[in-house]
Amino acid sequence: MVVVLANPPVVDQIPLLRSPGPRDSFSCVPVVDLSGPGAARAIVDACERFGFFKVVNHGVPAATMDVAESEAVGFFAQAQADKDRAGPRASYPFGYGSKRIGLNGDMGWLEYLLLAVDSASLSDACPVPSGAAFRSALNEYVAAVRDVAARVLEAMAEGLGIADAAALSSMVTGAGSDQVFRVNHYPPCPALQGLGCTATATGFGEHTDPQIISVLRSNGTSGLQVALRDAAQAQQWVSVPSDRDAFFVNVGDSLQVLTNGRFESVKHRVVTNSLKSRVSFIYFAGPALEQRIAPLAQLLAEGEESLYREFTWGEYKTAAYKTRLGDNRLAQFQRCSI
Ligand SMILES: C=C1C[C@]23C[C@@]1(O)CC[C@H]2[C@@]12CC[C@H](O)[C@@](C)(C(=O)O1)[C@H]2[C@@H]3C(=O)O
Ligand SMILES: O=C(O)CCC(=O)C(=O)O
Ligand SMILES: [Fe+2]
Repeated sequence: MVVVLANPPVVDQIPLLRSPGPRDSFSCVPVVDLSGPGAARAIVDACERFGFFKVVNHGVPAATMDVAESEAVGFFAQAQADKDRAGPRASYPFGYGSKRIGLNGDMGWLEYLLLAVDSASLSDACPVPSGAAFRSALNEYVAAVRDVAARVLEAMAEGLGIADAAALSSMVTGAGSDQVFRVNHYPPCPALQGLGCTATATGFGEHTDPQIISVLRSNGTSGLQVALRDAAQAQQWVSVPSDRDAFFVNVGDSLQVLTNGRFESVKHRVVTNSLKSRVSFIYFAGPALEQRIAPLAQLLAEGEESLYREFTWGEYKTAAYKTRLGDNRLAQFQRCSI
């Protein structure tokens, strides 16, 4: 829902949104105790219902998250010219970015670091962040969150009744797996000041994540919203209450295909407000570029056919990165009969 305002220059290309009222809070977001006996079942249930859940009891020390967060706050507090020097180079797409998301004209009220991950740490080819303390804090965080992603996918495979417990997790931990890490900073939006506490601007526009799963952690500032479907399939945006001690997991497009639509990738977005900064870390767990993305045989009932034509993660990624953020990226891979 776009509210037309007197064209403030700083946000002239960033849509302003009506904020959802308090009744639109996703207060019953499914919570998975990752160390508990019911994790496998709870994950599958949450993925079937919402494509989204919160993970607690994950074993990642609070200090790992806190140190990474305070280093990130320090990075973004630098002078603009210093941050711009960390921007992407022509030959290398990763680094610092501000307001522009991707290459196809999407804008948001945020700044970010988009970083490549090799195995369990930031890729050596990734020149930013260059500060040793920040880099080592992020490396510690990435190793921990990668482990959480693998444990979530192992429990998911168990819950789905797949005999090979590593069928999903090995896709995102195996050689050549394609991991991306993103640090987002949503500063308070000055153009919203004086417009009332419900006024918000688009921080990160609505989209689904293309990978298998994404694992998100933020500071205590809310802003993440997910689209839920009611019984009549009508879409409703709800705010996810922030929880700096938990991780949130999104089902991505690739997992939708691997489960032949049993799980659907969750549409989500971030809105910013006029008062508080949001800092988030998102680990995008993808497979190797040559990995075939097709429904797992164990998940197909007898005679059930794939809803999608075959593709590799590399093909999907290339196609996805040509789309706008809000596009339905899977549509071009859906079989015509549906
Ligand atoms: C507009 C875009 C940004 C994005 C690449 C894309 O063309 C479409 C997918 C976008 C997305 C969403 C999830 C992740 O934040 C991301 C890193 C990804 O893998 O796909 C971003 C891409 C990006 O920021 O470059
Ligand atoms: O910053 C957030 O909380 C979520 C951002 C997001 O969805 C993304 O980077 O893909
Ligand atoms: Fe996302």
